[in-house]
Order: sequence, then structure tokens, then C-alpha cells
Amino acid sequence: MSTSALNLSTKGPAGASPAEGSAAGDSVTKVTEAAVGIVQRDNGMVLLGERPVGKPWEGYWEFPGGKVEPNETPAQALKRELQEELGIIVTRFHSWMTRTYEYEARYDQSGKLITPAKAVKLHFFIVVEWQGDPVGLEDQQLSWQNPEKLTVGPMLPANTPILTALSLAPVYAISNLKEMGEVQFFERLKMALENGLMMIQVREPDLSKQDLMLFAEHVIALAKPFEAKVFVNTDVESAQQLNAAGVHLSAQRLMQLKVKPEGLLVGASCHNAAELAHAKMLALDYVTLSPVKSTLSHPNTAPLGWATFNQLVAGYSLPVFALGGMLREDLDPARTYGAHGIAMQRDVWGAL
Ligand SMILES: Nc1nc2c([nH]c(=O)n2[C@@H]2O[C@H](COP(=O)(O)OP(=O)(O)OP(=O)(O)O)[C@@H](O)[C@H]2O)c(=O)[nH]1
Ligand SMILES: [Mg+2]
Repeated sequence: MSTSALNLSTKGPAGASPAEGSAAGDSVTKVTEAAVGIVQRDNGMVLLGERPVGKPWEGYWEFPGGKVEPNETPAQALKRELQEELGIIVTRFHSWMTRTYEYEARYDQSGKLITPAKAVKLHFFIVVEWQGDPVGLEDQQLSWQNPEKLTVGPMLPANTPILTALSLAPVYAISNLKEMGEVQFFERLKMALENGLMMIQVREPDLSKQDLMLFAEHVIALAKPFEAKVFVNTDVESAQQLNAAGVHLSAQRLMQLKVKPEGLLVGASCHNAAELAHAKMLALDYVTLSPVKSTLSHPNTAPLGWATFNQLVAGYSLPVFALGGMLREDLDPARTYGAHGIAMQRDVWGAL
């Protein structure tokens, strides 16, 4: 059934009392915990399923998964749900983000309650290896989708930021004009783009404002045919003026920001729990967390190490790029410690 045709409203009609009572509809007393699997192929395509008829939000598309049962960890729930719903055995996965979402009650035009208000805490996992071919064992339709160009819908409303997060590639390159010089930098950038680099940050604190704008313009022009995203480490207005995919805020700019700007992606540099909490409150699109290892860029800062990194990002709601002394081979370990990906200023330009 197509739910989009129902003309649903999230509020009861003015003056009408919902047939099943507003107490049942509006009050959220407990939080439902669920484990959700982003089953992802090497080419980035993810598996979506349509919620079956008879379930709340039937007809909406979601990632496979379901409720965490008592005495079960979210990871155990993930494995069980994916076996029950898809018939696959999950063999390798990373815990990714944890987000809470409050669904408002929905009523039809006569005021009858369709789905009650509900709070969910979703534990997302990226599933990278599994046995068997996924089959819709609950009569749900399945579809492999490019998260940036969905051809099915509507998606469950909680999942919009999840799709944005999935549009951020796991390898994030930071410009290094100072050490490489212009000729080598642009040569390596072109090579990297041809080899699949999709996320670039222009970060050149030593350039004048005017030179930074010119440099960023050039990087954006080169990245465009590859649909690679360029984030500029500057103020929001300058990034908007450049028509960059996003802005990357320093920790200082982050802590001064009160509301997330609209119209571009927004990421920020974090180094501690307070900065992570502020980025979460603003619902930014991603953060970097550094320095994980000791790094040439910040020789006097003590590295966090993977254990502290892991503690800081456990249960966090935004995608986190590990930064600081990262090598390309750190991507896998970074993901096992809860990172979305890794950001690099040096190794990425040499190894591609
Ligand atoms: N599986 C799944 N659930 C999601 C997603 N996004 C989201 O808000 N949810 C919410 O998380 C909860 C998970 O529930 P589910 O309906 O899949 O649970 P389940 O498989 O255990 O179903 P059952 O209770 O009918 O046996 C629901 O409240 C659902 O609305 C998503 O992408 N995938
Ligand atoms: Mg389910």
C-alpha cells in the first residue's frame, strides 16, 4: 500500500479528539530500542526493505532490523533480526551511530489514531560481510539502493540524517598545500579523484582569505565532475559563497555556533566530550575527532589513542572521522572502534 497517498497528519485535526484517545496517541512513556543494519555492498549500495502490511508505518521503507529483546545486546539483536527478516548470517559488522527519534502520533482525516507517539533509540550497524542472499522473509519488498539517489520511498522519517551520513565517503582527504606545493598537490588531487576519492577538505590556515577562496574554487571545480564533496575550513558565509558542498568548522567556530546553518553540509573539528556534545546538539552532519595518534600537525598535543576514541564515540549520534596520524590501513581498525571513517592530511596524497 502506498502510505504517501493517505494525506496523513502528525497532529490530530483541530478540535477533534482522536478515536483511540490522545493519551494513547501523544504521550511517550518509554523508549523502544532497536538494532538496525545497513547492509552495504562494496560499491556503496545499501539494502532497504518496505515495512510489511499490518506493521506500524506499513509501506514506508527502512533498513532491516528490529527491537532489541530483554537480555539481548544490540549486536545480538542485529544478527537475530537479519536472520529472521532476510535469512542472512551476518559475519562482519561495525557499530556505527546511535540516534534517538521521537515519532509524533499520526491521525487520519477523521481523527482516528494511525500510529501512536513513540520514542525509539536506534543502534545502527554497518554490515560489511554476510552469508546467503537476502530474501524478504516477512513478505517485505527489498531493494538495493544508492543512498544518495533513492528510487523507493517514502523512508521512515527517522532515517533522513542516516542517508546524509551514508553519503559521506569513509576516506576524507585534507589538503596540504603547504608541504606539497601547488603543482604536486593538484597532480595528486587529480589522481586521487580518478581513483575514487569522494571527500575533500580545503584546510589552509596560512593562506590569505583571498588566496584561500581562489584555491578552494579550483579544488571545487576539479572535484565537480567526480561528484566528490568539498568542505572548506572557513566561515559559513565564505563556504556558501563558494557553493561548496559543505563547511568544516574549527572547534572554536563550532563552540560559537548556536544554530546549524541551512543549505550546506556542516562538519566540525572536535577534540573532547564537550565539543562532541555541542556538535550533537546542533545536529551537524559529521565531526572529526583528533588527534587519535601523534601527528606532525599538532606535535605538542597528547594523542587520544583508540581506547579513548572508542569511549568518546560509543553511543554517539553523528558520523565521526578519526583524525591524527591516520594511514590508509587504519580505516578498518577505525571502523571497529566506532568511526565512520578516517581523515588524513598526508598519507592519503601519497598512497593513492
Ligand atoms: N528496522 C528498522 N526500524 C526502524 C528504522 N527507523 C526507525 O525509526 N525504526 C523504528 O525502530 C523500531 C524497530 O521496529 P521493527 O518494527 O522493525 O521491529 P521488529 O522487526 O522487532 O518487529 P515486530 O515488533 O513487529 O516483531 C520501530 O519503531 C521502527 O519504526 C529502520 O530504518 N529500520
Ligand atoms: Mg523489523
